[in-house]
Amino acid sequence: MEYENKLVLAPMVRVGTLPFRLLAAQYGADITYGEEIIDHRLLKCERKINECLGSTDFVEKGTDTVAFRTCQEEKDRVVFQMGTSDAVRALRAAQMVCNDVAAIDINMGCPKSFSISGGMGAALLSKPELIHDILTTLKRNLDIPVTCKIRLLSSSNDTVELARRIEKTGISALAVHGRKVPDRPRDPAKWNEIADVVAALSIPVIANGDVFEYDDFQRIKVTTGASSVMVARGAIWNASIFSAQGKLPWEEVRREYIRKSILWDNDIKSTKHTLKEMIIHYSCLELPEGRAVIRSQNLGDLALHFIILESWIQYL
Ligand SMILES: Cc1cc2nc3c(=O)[nH]c(=O)nc-3n(C[C@H](O)[C@H](O)[C@H](O)COP(=O)(O)O)c2cc1C
Repeated sequence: MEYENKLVLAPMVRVGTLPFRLLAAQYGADITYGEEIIDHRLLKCERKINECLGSTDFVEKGTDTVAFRTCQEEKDRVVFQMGTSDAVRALRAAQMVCNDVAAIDINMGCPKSFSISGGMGAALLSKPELIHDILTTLKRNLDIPVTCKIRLLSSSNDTVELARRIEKTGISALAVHGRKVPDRPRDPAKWNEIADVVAALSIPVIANGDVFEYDDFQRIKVTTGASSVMVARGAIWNASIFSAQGKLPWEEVRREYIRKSILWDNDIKSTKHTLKEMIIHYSCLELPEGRAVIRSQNLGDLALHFIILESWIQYL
């Protein structure tokens, strides 16, 4: 897979399941990351072909719980993002999925206590030897690209030094979220500090943070010098952000997302979470569309509520 000049859907827990990835790709995303899955969890799964849906599922053994679902259509662009703190375990997990995905990415930016206490996510940023161990082990033993996603360190010099060490492991690209570990999502992303990393490296850098409109793709590229851009919240709110023709009305995107969720039998919790994020941004959970999502117990309920809602709106 090539990493230059790409529009990238960011990894997002609870959001980045198969229907959302296909939605983003339909509107123009070139590369779509799956939600972070912890290596321990994948190792408890078995690979199953789902003849009914036409998908490949990684299902927790002895249960019906699908940890990761993918399909042939996205094979050349889907990135499996893993949470890990151990090279051997990461490799064992990566070997389970490597024939079904385009690349493996290691999450080195998650600041949540669950990740940090397990030595994963942003905890890795202060352990360059472990980073080296994980990335070189994956790189040596896998035939698909290996990448990682980091946050900024406390000084730009420190970030650049770490990025240079990471580049030496031979990975194919580095995604940089332009926020520091203590920063909150409302704090502005520091595009100038991403620029320092881009200037120091030869491998493609994927710039991430505060891209909310199609025009922002060009702005962040010019400011950082990166040729590829990754979007998270801007894509949840309206996945047609990737379209050069401009955003579609969010109701249309929401309808298409519900359709895809049903088609691919998405986890209801993931579908509800994603729809709630869209509704909170554009509307309100107390209005009929919000209440319809909250009340839905399963995908059938959701479909019914929205059919009724939409025919009611047409009637008005
Ligand atoms: C709902 C949600 C879930 C996220 N899950 C992940 C994840 O699984 N792995 C990861 O590396 N980053 C995750 N992130 C961080 C995003 O990938 C991204 O780095 C961050 O939101 C900044 O991009 P933005 O300004 O476009 O939102 C998540 C962000 C959001 C909003």
